[in-house]
Amino acid sequence: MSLFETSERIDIRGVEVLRGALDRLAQEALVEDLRAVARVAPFFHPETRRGQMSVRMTSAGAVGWVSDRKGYRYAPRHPAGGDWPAIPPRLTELWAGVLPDAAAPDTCLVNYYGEGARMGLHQDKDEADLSLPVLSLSLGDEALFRIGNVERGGCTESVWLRSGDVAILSGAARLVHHGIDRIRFGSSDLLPQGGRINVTMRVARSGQGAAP
Ligand SMILES: O=C(O)CCC(=O)C(=O)O
Ligand SMILES: [Fe+2]
Repeated sequence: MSLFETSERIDIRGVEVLRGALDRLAQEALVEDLRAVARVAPFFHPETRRGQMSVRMTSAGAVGWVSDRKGYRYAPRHPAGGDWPAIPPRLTELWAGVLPDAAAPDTCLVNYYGEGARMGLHQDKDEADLSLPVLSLSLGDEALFRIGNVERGGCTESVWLRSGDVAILSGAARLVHHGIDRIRFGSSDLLPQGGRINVTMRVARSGQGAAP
């Protein structure tokens, strides 16, 4: 798989976007890998204290992100029971290619955005060591990604993420607020039914990222 077709690196408020990091063949291969993940660990609509999220989610890895009325957390099992499948090797290769110095990820969250789905501004802070990076990959329809600040409020900037783009939240930008305002449903033909898949890999548990 050719990982670095990257034509452009864009920095938005410290978040690095690698435009076109994955070519079409690599994207198609990953969609197949993610279908296999979803066969073992089906997508579910997470509940939050504020109601149901519009995004559907599943995970791969030793732990997966779950949310219900008790709150958010990383859990060793799918909400319907069963272990999460392993992170597909092509995804761990992507991580190692982009972040050669980082410890291997132990979780891979897969978000599916159908028509009208969005994700409100939030910080990724459920991981034990918040100094370790988050790698996010976009597949399918374009999405309007909004990036704010570490503190709540203040100005924000937005960028359209396209299929094959990778975004990295690391360093001073690890804890910036971010979200997806909307997708352009039907803008990509990668997923036959349309929509967008976002994959985020992280090191969730403590000790995983400790220096040797
Ligand atoms: O869909 C995206 O690009 C962002 C996803 C995200 O922020 C998350 O899963 O924490
Ligand atoms: Fe996030």
